[in-house]
Amino acid sequence: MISVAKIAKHYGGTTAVDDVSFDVQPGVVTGFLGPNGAGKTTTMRMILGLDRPTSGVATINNRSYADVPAPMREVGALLDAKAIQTGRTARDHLRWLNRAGNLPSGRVTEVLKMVELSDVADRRVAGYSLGMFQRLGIAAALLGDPETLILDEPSNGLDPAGMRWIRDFMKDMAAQGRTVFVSSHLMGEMQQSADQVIVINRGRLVADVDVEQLFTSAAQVIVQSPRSDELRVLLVDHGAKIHQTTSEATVGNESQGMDPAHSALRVAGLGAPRIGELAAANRIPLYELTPEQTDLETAFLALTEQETLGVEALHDRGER
Ligand SMILES: Nc1ncnc2c1ncn2[C@@H]1O[C@H](COP(=O)(O)OP(=O)(O)OP(=O)(O)O)[C@@H](O)[C@H]1O
Repeated sequence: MISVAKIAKHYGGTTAVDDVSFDVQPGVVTGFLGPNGAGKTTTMRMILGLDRPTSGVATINNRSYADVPAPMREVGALLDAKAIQTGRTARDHLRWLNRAGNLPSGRVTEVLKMVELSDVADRRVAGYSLGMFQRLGIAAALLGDPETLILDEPSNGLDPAGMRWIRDFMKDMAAQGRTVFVSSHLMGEMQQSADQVIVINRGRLVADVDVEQLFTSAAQVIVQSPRSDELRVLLVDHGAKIHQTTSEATVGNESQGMDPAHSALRVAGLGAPRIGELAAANRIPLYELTPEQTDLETAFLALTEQETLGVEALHDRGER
């Protein structure tokens, strides 16, 4: 488990990370989401002992990284995949790291196979694509067969096949009971890979949520009834939030004798079955009861009901 407690980092007048606390549990993929410059890399560097916090503490399995006796066996990290000597082959690069970590010699062949680089392992990495660099970085992180993986934007700049490979790889690692902590500025990517998501913006923690719960709590249901005013009162009494009435969903309702301005409700906080039961128990007819599909961004906005969190930047699918 990774624990971050009231951690902060100031660079002169710049506050990169501001009093952030969270835990990252084993067995699940935890996404670390935030727009560019939010403080993700700085937080990861502090966890890895590469930057000293201005205040607060970060630990991995209850020890600070500096106190971990065999770091490569406990923690594997990918920070900057391209920060390697490009004149070397992938195999030589991994052998060198393997020796530095005092790890068993057969491990290099094993990790090359795991990241599917065996066929190109004896080529100089200068000719590698970004995706190959990322895989090599992951191979290096895996050398010590660590319990904890910390990956900074491993999908950045990858094509869809490369992104899928990383996603499957992370899920696999988590299914083996490891702690997987991965940063991204792409909400869509996190939606597909993370079980838990920690959101940071301008150095501050914005949310720490279970992705499934987030979707459940943000799920909305479109409800149409000829007695929508009564239904609205009933649902609000039972804890629903009526986000807005939609006139566009009511096109054509005039012919059914409904007032188009008031007949459709967008209901949050109650599922479709419960809404149906309540309406039936109160003899209110329903003309529509449709659960809406939502994406992570919408769910997140519904949760926070704030729009000043830089989520537009998070939605940017472009490369940094
Ligand atoms: N060594 C440094 N010196 C001064 N400022 C820094 C340093 N490292 C980071 N910062 C600043 O701290 C803030 C957070 O940067 P950080 O790289 O942690 O963000 P990030 O979320 O990882 O963003 P990105 O996705 O762009 O890497 C930024 O304003 C950045 O300019």
